[in-house]
Amino acid sequence: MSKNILRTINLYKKYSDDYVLNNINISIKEGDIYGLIGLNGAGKSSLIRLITGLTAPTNGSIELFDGKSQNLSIRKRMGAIVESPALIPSMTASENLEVHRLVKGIPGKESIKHKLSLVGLKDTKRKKVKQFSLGMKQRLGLALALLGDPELLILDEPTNGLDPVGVIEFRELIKKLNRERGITILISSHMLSELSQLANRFGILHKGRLVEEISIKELNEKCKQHLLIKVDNVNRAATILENELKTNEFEVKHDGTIKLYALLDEVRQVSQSLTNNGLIIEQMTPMGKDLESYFTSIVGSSNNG
Ligand SMILES: Nc1ncnc2c1ncn2[C@@H]1O[C@H](COP(=O)(O)OP(=O)(O)OP(=O)(O)O)[C@@H](O)[C@H]1O
Repeated sequence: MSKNILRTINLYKKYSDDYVLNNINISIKEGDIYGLIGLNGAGKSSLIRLITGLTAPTNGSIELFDGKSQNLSIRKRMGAIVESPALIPSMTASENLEVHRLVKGIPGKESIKHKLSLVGLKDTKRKKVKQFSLGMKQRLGLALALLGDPELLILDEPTNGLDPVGVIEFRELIKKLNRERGITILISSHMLSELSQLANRFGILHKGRLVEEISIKELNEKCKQHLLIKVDNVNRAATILENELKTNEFEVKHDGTIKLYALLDEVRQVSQSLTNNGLIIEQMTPMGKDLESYFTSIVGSSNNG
């Protein structure tokens, strides 16, 4: 079992009289790309600010790197882009990195070239940051966050404002950092569909509460199009699906229902075969959603909570 890189325990944050985070318990495992999803105002940035130590929790605690310590040295093992990265427009990419390195007291000037190359900015040479596109600025922000060789990288809505190509490039870069350098990543967004192409686990926040923590496998399972079938004899139905309808693309669930992933356009044929064989159909419902509708249904159903 992989170790926890980050765990929040009964975390609360209150501003004035309002709780913006309510009893948040999330866990991020080593090697995860963890997607934090929520509508505007859900509390994503507030949670990230607590994790990065920019603000303190009203209640609860945060465990980092499988330990309870929250001192400064442990936070050196994380890098973050929270809000827009603080870039100096009149300087080049490598000058920006050098200033940041000195301010943070990170040793090793030679690592700057390497970080620029890692984020695909090594050819920008004398070009000043004020001439950079938004995508290039985000890459430079990433290089800043990577300077201390973090084990955990935290990115708050990093693709905001990027064009579609920029979003894809940024996503590929994040995947590469995770895959090749083993960096664990926490990334927030208000779009589940966007993060679903990147993250392996998700925390869905709504109105300051964690409404669901789910893996990509579970998510795909929930969203996969299928026909939910309930009959009076499930074993017989399975035999009919195999022998008469010639499909084995179905699962018999513990609750006695069948999830049929094939023949979705042949509902009438399926029901006829089952009834012709004397079965009573109690339910036959098309199920499955695209990710964004799933997200809407989750946050919609907790709207009154
Ligand atoms: N410093 C603060 N003082 C008072 N209220 C705050 C403060 N920071 C955040 N909030 C409130 O906390 C709630 C959650 O905001 P937060 O920025 O964490 O959400 P978010 O999910 O990151 O949204 P967005 O995607 O719009 O940034 C909002 O109602 C916001 O007004």
